[in-house]
Amino acid sequence: MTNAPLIRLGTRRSPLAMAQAHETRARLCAAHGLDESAVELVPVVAGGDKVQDRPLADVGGKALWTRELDAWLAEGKIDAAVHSLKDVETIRPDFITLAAILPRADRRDVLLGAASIASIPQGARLGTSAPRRASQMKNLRPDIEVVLFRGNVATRMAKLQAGEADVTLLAAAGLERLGEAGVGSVLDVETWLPAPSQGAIGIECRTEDARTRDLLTAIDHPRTRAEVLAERTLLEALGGSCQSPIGLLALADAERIRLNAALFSADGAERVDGAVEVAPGDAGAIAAFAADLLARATPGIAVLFSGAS
Ligand SMILES: NCc1[nH]cc(CCC(=O)O)c1CC(=O)O
Repeated sequence: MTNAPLIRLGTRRSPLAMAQAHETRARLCAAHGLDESAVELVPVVAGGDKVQDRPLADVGGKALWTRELDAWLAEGKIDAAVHSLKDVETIRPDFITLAAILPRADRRDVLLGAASIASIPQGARLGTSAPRRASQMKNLRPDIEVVLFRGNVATRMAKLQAGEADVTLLAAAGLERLGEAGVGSVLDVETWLPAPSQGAIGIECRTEDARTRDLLTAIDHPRTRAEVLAERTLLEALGGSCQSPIGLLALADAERIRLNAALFSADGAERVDGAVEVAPGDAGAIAAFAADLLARATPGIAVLFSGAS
């Protein structure tokens, strides 16, 4: 007779999502002294995976990456769901709790196809579908043309190889998790801001499911949680989403969290920068920082950020 698994972990099916699910399983097994068979991986097809030919911002409807996993959680088909937190909306249903955030991987972006932003040839084509990457590049290099690049990490690398663009940008964390660490040029956070939550894996469960929550609490990483929650609180206070042209970086030590932010207009011509230091959990200070950024926003930026509603 086989034993029922202790916990069923829902995940998307992409190679990156599966790698993140395997990392989660390994951490759960190590924390609780479990055999691999105690943690069952349950792959689910997410809505965003079905659309490959349009920018996600145009597909409409929110929760492109979370809807299916949320439904499976609600129906009890899985006990927990593993996500790239970068792709998860800041406002989540009450029945769901973000029970664990794993230690953050490299949060920086990697440039493929050129050694640095300065050395990209004049008028080159950047393949990306991320408004943050497109607008930040146009801000630094107005001569560069942006072409639509969708699909998973391997697809985008293949499109670059095939010459559909001259350069592309990918998350170092994703490349690392896929065994591709070392390709391209890592962009320093002083010159290039990553996305809110980039490099962080979050595991959600049903709020009422105390047993699963306890299992997950053991693999939570408090410093990553402090940084990621600060970034997500700021994103929410700005009325932004994972499709907003915003670069964000929180760095936490034991007492303080330093936040750097840059907001862009869609064409990259406008930019507002800000930095602040807050105490962990001080949502009021983050809201004040958001209000300051919005007060300084030029028209092309203001139109993209609605502020907290
Ligand atoms: N938008 C897709 C996505 N979501 C999370 C990652 C990478 C892993 C991470 O940031 O945690 C990626 C790929 C990329 O942006 O290159």
